[in-house]
Amino acid sequence: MRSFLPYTKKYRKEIILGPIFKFLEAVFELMLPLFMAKLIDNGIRANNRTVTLQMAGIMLLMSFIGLGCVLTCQYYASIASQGFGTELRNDVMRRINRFSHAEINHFGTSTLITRVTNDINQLQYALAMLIRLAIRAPFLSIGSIFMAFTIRPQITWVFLLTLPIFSLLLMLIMKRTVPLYKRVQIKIDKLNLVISEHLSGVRIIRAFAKKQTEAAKVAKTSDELAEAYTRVANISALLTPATTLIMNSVIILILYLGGIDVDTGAMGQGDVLALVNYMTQMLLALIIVSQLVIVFTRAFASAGRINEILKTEPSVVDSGDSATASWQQTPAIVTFKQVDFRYTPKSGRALTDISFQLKTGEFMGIIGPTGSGKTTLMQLIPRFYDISAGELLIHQQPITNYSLNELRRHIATVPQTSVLFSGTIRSNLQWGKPHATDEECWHALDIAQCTEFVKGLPQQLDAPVLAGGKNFSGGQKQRLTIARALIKQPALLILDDSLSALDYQTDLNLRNALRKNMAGTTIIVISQRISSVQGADNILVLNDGGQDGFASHDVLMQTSKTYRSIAESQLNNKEATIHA
Ligand SMILES: Nc1ncnc2c1ncn2[C@@H]1O[C@H](COP(=O)(O)OP(=O)(O)OP(=O)(O)O)[C@@H](O)[C@H]1O
Repeated sequence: MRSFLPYTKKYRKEIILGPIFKFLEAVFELMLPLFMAKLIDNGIRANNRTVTLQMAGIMLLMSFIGLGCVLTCQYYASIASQGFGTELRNDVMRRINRFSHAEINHFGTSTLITRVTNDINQLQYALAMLIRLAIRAPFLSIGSIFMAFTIRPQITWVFLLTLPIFSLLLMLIMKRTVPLYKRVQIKIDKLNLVISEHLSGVRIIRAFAKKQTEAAKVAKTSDELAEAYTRVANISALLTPATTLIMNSVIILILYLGGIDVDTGAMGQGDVLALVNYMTQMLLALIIVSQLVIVFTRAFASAGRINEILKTEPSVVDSGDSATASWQQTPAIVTFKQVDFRYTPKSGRALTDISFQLKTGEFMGIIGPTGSGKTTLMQLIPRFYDISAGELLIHQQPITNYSLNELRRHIATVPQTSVLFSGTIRSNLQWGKPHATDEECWHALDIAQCTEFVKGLPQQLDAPVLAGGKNFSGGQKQRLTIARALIKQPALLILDDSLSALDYQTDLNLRNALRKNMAGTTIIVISQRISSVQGADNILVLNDGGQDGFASHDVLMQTSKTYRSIAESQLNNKEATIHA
């Protein structure tokens, strides 16, 4: 919890003043029964109108001042907790943004979402409760006993006896509920994961007619959460009747003992009512203390989960300002020297002994069977992961000498799965280059073979794009993501199987347009199609994470068994007759 203190720094004033106002309100609340006793005994019973009005006036005034104090405290609590939550959330998001793909894989997207939303909300709520109730509740319980003592010391033992009995009851209930609340948190995480998988894969689920199976999975997880909640709620529900039982019993006892004292003239009737009031205040304050314990237990669990994110160091360390390399063009843009790569220290090698050099301005192809390591290799170049062994040079400098910003400014990657963001075609293109002009947008769309279908849309560049680009076909999405990369005018463009959804003719047109219009750009095309890489200056052939050739098509046909078998299986195919 201490690690969260810096996020409260800006709100010190609110965090100090809030409880002070709440404390004042509690003082007024403690005083009220005293004035009520005077109103009854010295005013109403004595038939003294002046005292009655005076006491009623004082009580009214105190209630209004108390209200003012509550509102002020509430205001400070909102400002501090919301501000704290926002700062923490921003910091957590900054940390997540620094994560490499390895840490994102390790946590998983759904738990990251739960932590950024639900867990931070728990902490926010705990801070608000701390400001509003953490001082007030214990003060009211102890203050009630003290005030009862000032009224009738002989009856204080009832209060002193009730306190441990009630505390024992609370402890028993909390001992059962606190671990259950932790379980609830885990179940919420699981439900989020299942629902997010269900929603993001809704089309596949329907295509495979798995609606019922998946719905049953969601229902089962939901039932588990409901069951965990119900167990905790059932136990917590004991608190109210048990409190009422204790409260009513001790009130009867106070009325009985008070009645005797009233008979003997040792106490007034108003005093008895004041004692009853103090007993109610004490027990209600104790219930609030118990709820606070639950709020803080949940907040502790959330704090642990947030801390896990904040303490995770990204495995790809950004040199940032201490970077020694700036992008200076040399004849060799990318050099791999005996590179090995493992996704985790314990997993096997996804790439083994990869060595090749990509010359600036060249067009390189990467081909290999599925799972051979093509995407893995491509992800090393913008440093989404760090290599495990060997050397990776960019313009003849170790890749780690560049800041991530500098590196990624000059490299554009178009991943296998096309990701578009909700907005318009223009706003998506401007991801590649902020403030790109219409002319630049159309030029990029033209190279990416999008002009025809974008011109066909009523709003053209301002045509809406739904989340995930769901209102475009697979091929259109691929071309739009390529246009977004092109508008950046990158020094190195990597297309990872990004032409797979295009028909052969569009694929060819796109590659020709790229060569014609992006002369200064070095291009890497990863593809399963021989026709997409056949015209490349050099083609890297991968097989099971290893390198099985790096040469031109003609040379590889002679030297690489893997390449030859892929080529022969495809070039016999009629479709493959259209090639570069
Ligand atoms: N995030 C990951 N964590 C662990 N292993 C991974 C991860 N991503 C890929 N792999 C493994 O690395 C190997 C290479 O995968 P990669 O995606 O690079 O293959 P690929 O050649 O691009 O395949 P495809 O043509 O099917 O896209 C596979 O065995 C795969 O299981």
